Amino acid sequence: MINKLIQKIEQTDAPIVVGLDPMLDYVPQHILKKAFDEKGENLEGAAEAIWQFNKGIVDATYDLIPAVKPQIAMYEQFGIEGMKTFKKTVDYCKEKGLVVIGDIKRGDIGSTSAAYATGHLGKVTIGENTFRGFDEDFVTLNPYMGGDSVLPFLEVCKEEKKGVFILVKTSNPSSGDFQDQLVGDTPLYELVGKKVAEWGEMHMGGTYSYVGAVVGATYPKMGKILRELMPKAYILVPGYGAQGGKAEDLVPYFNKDGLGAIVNSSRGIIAAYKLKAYEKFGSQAYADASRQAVIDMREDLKQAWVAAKA
Ligand SMILES: O=C(O)c1cc(=O)[nH]c(=O)n1[C@@H]1O[C@H](COP(=O)(O)O)[C@@H](O)[C@H]1O
Repeated sequence: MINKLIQKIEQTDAPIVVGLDPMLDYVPQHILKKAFDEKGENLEGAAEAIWQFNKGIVDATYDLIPAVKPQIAMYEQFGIEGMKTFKKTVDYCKEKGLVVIGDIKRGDIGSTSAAYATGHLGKVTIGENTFRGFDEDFVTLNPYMGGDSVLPFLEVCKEEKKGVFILVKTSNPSSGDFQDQLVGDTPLYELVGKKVAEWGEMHMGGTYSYVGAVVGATYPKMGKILRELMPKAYILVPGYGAQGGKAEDLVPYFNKDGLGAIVNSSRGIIAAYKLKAYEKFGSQAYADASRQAVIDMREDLKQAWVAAKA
């Protein structure tokens, strides 16, 4: 799957992930009204509204982008109905040829991680048959319970030719509370980065490993260090746009081959029509605003790369 991801990045010339993090506040009135009229103003109606909202965005952007990242909490808040929308979204994006990164941030004792890995990446055996649960292509992992919380995912990835992105240095303001603490002379995030590189060496998909890392766009100095520590890891970079990450800071997250990183934007794309720059689209054409935001993001990343190489 890492090779499919790279191929799609090259085809689209866009190292971009659209984060499908729908909040009801982002869903335009006309979609909300229809969903509530059909299903009621309840969990089912809300789940229907975010499904229709997502579908509009995917239809308007799928030809421009390699991948999407549905964030599971945004669906979980609507209970089982929300989880059905999560699954419908995963399946629909795959039908459209997109690589799907399930943002689940899991990690637990070995046996529990194995069950998560089965549910999100692998298959479960029931009687004589096997079934797939959510079936994303990649998932995000929180490695802070240690190696045995990660390895069950890597086993399933090997079998299924899928991949993971492991949190190394996160984009949020408090990420330094633990991740920047020194262990001896080395910050904890660097130790985790080295471990990701080590696991990655054992799980190569080609030039790049299918064990990737998450490094926030908001910490570019650390991004540069981590790029060097994990040369064969694909880096998923959240924090561009809404969290303040700038394209010019992201060049060092890429390798010299122009590959090695993929930048996520969620609110900046899916709720673009609410931003001043795209307000001319209006809420009826929210998906067109998202399309334009993807085009602008692609150009922004490209300009930053060209300027850095000049
Ligand atoms: O793993 C992630 O995707 C992630 C890691 C991180 O360090 N920071 C971070 O923002 N994220 C996710 O990336 C998305 C960022 O959303 P926006 O800030 O709206 O672009 C959300 O889905 C977050 O959960």
